[in-house]
Amino acid sequence: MTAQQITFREFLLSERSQHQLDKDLIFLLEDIATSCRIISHQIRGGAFAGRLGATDATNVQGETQKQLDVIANEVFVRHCSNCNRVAALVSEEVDEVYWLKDEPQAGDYLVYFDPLDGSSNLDVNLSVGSIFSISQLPTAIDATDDRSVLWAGSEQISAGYSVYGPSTALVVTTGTGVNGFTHQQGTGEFRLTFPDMVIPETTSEFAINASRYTLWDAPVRRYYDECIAGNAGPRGKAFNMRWTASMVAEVHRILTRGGVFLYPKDTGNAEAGGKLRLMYEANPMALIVEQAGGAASTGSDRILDLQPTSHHQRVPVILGSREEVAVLDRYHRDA
Ligand SMILES: O=P(O)(O)OC[C@H]1O[C@](O)(COP(=O)(O)O)[C@@H](O)[C@@H]1O
Ligand SMILES: [Mg+2]
Ligand SMILES: [Mg+2]
Repeated sequence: MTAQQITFREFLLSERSQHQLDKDLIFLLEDIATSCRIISHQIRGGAFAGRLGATDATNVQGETQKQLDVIANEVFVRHCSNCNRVAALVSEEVDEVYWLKDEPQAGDYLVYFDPLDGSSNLDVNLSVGSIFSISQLPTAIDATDDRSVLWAGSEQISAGYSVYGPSTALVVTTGTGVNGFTHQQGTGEFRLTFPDMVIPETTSEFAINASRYTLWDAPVRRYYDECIAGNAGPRGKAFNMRWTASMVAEVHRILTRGGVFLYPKDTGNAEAGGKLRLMYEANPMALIVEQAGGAASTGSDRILDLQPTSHHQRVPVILGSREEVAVLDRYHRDA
């Protein structure tokens, strides 16, 4: 075994000695890794073919839930409830906050998760993932009020995602860089295969759902038009475009080779505030991206500085290589 192939547990223990990682946070992260391992197994299991289709149920966003959305949510709830420092869980799939403690104290954790991201990809056998975020309470809070979980992304002490692609990867930050682990078939361990992930500052690859072009605001249209104008356009370079319809897969590509991802506010989603959810999609990805040297913005504000107003709040998201995020921020300022 090389130094780069240490297990997730060994990695967390070395983080504990180097950066005083709380032992309860280690237990919680291991429980989350177990959740991802189980969900990966269920997605890959032939026995689950036929269980991927839509259920009759709708979630709080008014979207039809996939059976695996429901299953993945149950897996996360069960495992995250193991840690006796977890005060509350906030899931994309559940309307209310799930309180585990009656009197949450300073030092307790709040865990936010999107148990299955990109779930429209399930039926066509493309990459999906899970996203999580952990905040630590600086003070006691009121468990009778769901607004008590509305902490800004800058309060996160850890965030990560698992992508269920050709292999299953787990990418995690505990606030000191970003490290990626690959699930080993057979032993079931996650081993450190992508240490110290860094997003290149410059890129010529962008990701956006271009079918929404007519709905976009002027700054986003300007950016897109200039990218596709290529070498002859004002940017003077040829851009490549990707769209996987799974934020986890987009962010994983950006962490691996750079790029910028946009899901802006447009006239189709403006009333809701955007498409992606702040607490369990935008915030965790923003922390990961910043920890890897990239940037994450709404076009006008740093995502991690946003003060949430509801736990299912949606926001515009622009994240990835710093140079492109800066260009988009400038176009929004100039508009
Ligand atoms: O359907 P669109 O417009 O391509 O949107 C895709 C986006 O929606 C999401 O699938 C939303 O996530 P959920 O599957 O958790 O609802 C993102 O992963 C992705 O970036
Ligand atoms: Mg999602
Ligand atoms: Mg989801």
